[in-house]
Amino acid sequence: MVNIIDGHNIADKLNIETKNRVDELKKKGILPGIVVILIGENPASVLYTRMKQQTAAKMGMHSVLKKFPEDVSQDEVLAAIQEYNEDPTVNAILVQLPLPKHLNQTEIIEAIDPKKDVDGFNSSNVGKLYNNEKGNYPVSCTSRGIMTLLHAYLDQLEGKNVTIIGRSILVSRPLQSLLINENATVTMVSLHTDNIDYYTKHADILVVAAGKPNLIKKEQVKPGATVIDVGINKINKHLVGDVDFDDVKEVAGFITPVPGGVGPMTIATLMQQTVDLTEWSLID
Ligand SMILES: Nc1nc2c(c(=O)[nH]1)N[C@@H](CN(C=O)c1ccc(C(=O)N[C@@H](CCC(=O)O)C(=O)O)cc1)CN2
Repeated sequence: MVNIIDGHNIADKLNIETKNRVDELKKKGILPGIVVILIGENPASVLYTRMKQQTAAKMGMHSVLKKFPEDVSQDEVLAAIQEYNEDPTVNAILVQLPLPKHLNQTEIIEAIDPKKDVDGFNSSNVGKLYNNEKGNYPVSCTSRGIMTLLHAYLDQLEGKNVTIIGRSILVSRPLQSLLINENATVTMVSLHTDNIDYYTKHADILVVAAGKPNLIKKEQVKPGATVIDVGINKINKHLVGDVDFDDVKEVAGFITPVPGGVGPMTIATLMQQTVDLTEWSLID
């Protein structure tokens, strides 16, 4: 009997904890602040930034949406980031991805003060995660959100065979580090991998972040495995993941739906990490 991993439920619980932390900070006269930078009008990015604004408002945080037109220059974006780096009312800065093609994503991410880099994409924070450094630093919100889901449903990750399909800096690579740091055995594969089924069938935990709708079928999954679907694909106005949910749920032990699985954890973790950055700024 399959267990559906309920991302909304875990995200709601996390949001309650985060809201309580915001309330405690407010009692001390401290208001966590987040700036989301949106460039252009990509409909998915517009939706996600709106969801971020709404959740931050529910948390009672100070939240700013800074919009730029599609043809904004690199220098204008860098100048805005510099301004927010120096603004004491801002604890967290996020640049919504993907960016228009003419912009240099690496330079923009590197311009964010690592202590305000709420996405954890800045190389200084990526390096700390890679090196399994102890201490306080942000990590990719989706990856940390997946770890929260796994911890909520599984007893332990140590010794588990994990296969991740995908190589992105947003999710797959930071997730690989988070899992290795918890003593899981992680295999990274991609759509270029020969005999990909060999790796998927040996996985106790299969994470699919390939960006290909309904890629994974039940024949490719080990019976009883935990399947985490990171894909969000729009087909005929419907959202589907990278996993054929109805097919794979017949063999999986645990599985995330799309929508309602990993997605809600990204924003709940963003709120959690905004409060983390605010608290860390008081002690560092
Ligand atoms: N700077 C960043 N850019 C992007 C990130 C990121 O973490 N940082 N991740 C994604 C998009 N994303 C957040 O930005 C995001 C994606 C999906 C969801 C979500 O809740 N999805 C719902 C469905 C929503 C819908 O389309 O109706 C779900 O899966 O249930 C939240 C955030 C790329 N860019």
